[in-house]
Amino acid sequence: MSRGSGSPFRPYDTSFTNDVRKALGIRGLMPPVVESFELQKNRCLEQIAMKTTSIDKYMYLSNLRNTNTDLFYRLLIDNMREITPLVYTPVVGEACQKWSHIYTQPEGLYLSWSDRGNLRNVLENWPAEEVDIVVVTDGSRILGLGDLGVNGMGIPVGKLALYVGCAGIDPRKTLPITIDMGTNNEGNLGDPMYLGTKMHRVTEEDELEFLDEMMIALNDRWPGLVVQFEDFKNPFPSLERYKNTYTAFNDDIQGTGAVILGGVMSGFGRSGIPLAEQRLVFMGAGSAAVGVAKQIVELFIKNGMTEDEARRKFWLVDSKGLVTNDRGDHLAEHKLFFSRDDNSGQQFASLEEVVDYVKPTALMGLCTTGGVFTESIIKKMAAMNEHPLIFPLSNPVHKSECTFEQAMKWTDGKVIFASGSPFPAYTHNGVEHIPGQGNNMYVFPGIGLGAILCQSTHISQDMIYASAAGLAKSVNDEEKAKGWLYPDLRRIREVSVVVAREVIRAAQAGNLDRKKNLQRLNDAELDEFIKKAMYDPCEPSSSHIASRVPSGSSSPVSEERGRF
Ligand SMILES: NC(=O)C1=CN([C@@H]2O[C@H](COP(=O)(O)OP(=O)(O)OC[C@H]3O[C@@H](n4cnc5c(N)ncnc54)[C@H](OP(=O)(O)O)[C@@H]3O)[C@@H](O)[C@H]2O)C=CC1
Ligand SMILES: CC(=O)C(=O)O
Ligand SMILES: [Mg+2]
Repeated sequence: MSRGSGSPFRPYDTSFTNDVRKALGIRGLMPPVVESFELQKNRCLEQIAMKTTSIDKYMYLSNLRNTNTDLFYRLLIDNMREITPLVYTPVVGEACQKWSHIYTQPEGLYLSWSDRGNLRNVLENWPAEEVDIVVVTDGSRILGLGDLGVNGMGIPVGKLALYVGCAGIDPRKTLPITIDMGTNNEGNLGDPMYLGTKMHRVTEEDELEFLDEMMIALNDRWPGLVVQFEDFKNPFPSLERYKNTYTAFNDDIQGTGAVILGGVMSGFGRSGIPLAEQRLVFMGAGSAAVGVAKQIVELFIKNGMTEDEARRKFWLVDSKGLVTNDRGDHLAEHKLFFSRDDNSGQQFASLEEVVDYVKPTALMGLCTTGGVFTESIIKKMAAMNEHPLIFPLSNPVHKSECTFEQAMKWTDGKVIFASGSPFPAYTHNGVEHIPGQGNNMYVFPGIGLGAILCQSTHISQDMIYASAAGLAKSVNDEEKAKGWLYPDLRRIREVSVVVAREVIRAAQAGNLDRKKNLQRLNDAELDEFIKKAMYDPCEPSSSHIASRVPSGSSSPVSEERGRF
């Protein structure tokens, strides 16, 4: 029996039938009316609407998730477009910034530097018998908000809520982890309420040693579980170290790479420009930018280019300007592959200079800096291209390189657009346009679901590529006709089935699947298997409740009280 990101009990739940109330000995502990999920959801929506700040809505929803897990997930699944921004980007960003001040209850596992050598024992404290998936952060680069230390816990909690809502992972088998390696955020260090250890960050080498111990301990307690690394400032060393040893992947490099690859597969077609003529400028040369660029390189190679031809289609700009071999600084390892050598000694310090020089067909923003896609730059993109591809992908909203409204106005509606955080619809020339959301939430839930169901030994590059192809396939004719790059978020569970299926097929092709009997299923049968495995919260029946009551316990209400 577990609590974790979801309590299996529904104390005082007004949807309990009279039989259930009698069987549990809880008659009278709640109002007499037996309610449907529908009514309960409507009350929740009313209560959310009464809250005047986003953070109040976030706290309300966190409390609901912890006290009435099934209702929370029904609400999320049935109101995906409205609730996702409240539990994920953008509001989760603000929640993380305020985490130590809004904290009310434990929602994940904190592994501290002082626990090193003892991590296996600390894991024993996690109350769930089974865990299928972990999302872990060290809080060092939370969205585009920098080092938030343990306040970053909102991210693993939020990502796992989407695993459950978008892909039907059992909430009782999810584990959010924040490793507390110290923080270099002086605001946190000076904050009396900061909930992490008040010390500067340990070295990268020390952190890697700590992660080694954590990975061994996790796989010892829950063999073969999936581990998603999230929002690490330098995620490359851990990805290289664990990708061939454990069932692990990095969402910011690989998940983001896949979701944007899925979007450009559709976007390049809409732009009408052949792949060979595409020229992509990236503002940002960090983990997400390099992850995205490398995935698109793979697309180019699959379409006949050599690796060298493919990498030359990219110009990456970091905080010092265009990344070139002769810029005079020491380039981080991950930038070398895309570093330019054709600049004839010329250096370009600003994005606008790079745009003038490259004349790109596409502009990707992954630089954590709001507003850098200026009116002048976007107008140049529109002058150079019939349909410029402009993706401001940094999160949360105020870090977005431009807004949807700006991109639409400054290109006179010609833009092919996707952003990391959601933007409202915009009406141009009397037609309402809905912006695409190029966020890894379209793929990571399906990647995790696929890996869990086929019990894959690793998460290979082919599985990541397959997730992007699955996403691109999921855009239906109606969505294509509207010019959308991504499917309607309200269909995300259908999309996750396709993504999971493609991920499983790629695992099978690479002989990484341990659950071999799925190989016998055709695609329709495999989809059915996946759908049946997905958690789908339903109204409680007597048997449903009985299966959740531990033997010897007469009432889950009294049993549950005082836990944690
Ligand atoms: N839409 C999505 O699904 C996702 C979005 N993201 C977003 O992408 C952003 C970047 O994440 P990530 O790559 O992991 O972060 P990193 O810290 O690894 O990289 C940030 C990059 O931006 C560069 N940069 C920072 N400020 C500027 C500036 N003013 N001008 C030009 N370049 C600048 C940095 O330069 P330098 O190298 O010189 O320091 C670095 O290359 C975040 O906002 C994150 O929220 C991330 C993952 C998924
Ligand atoms: C979406 C995401 O993973 C990020 O912004 O880091
Ligand atoms: Mg992230």
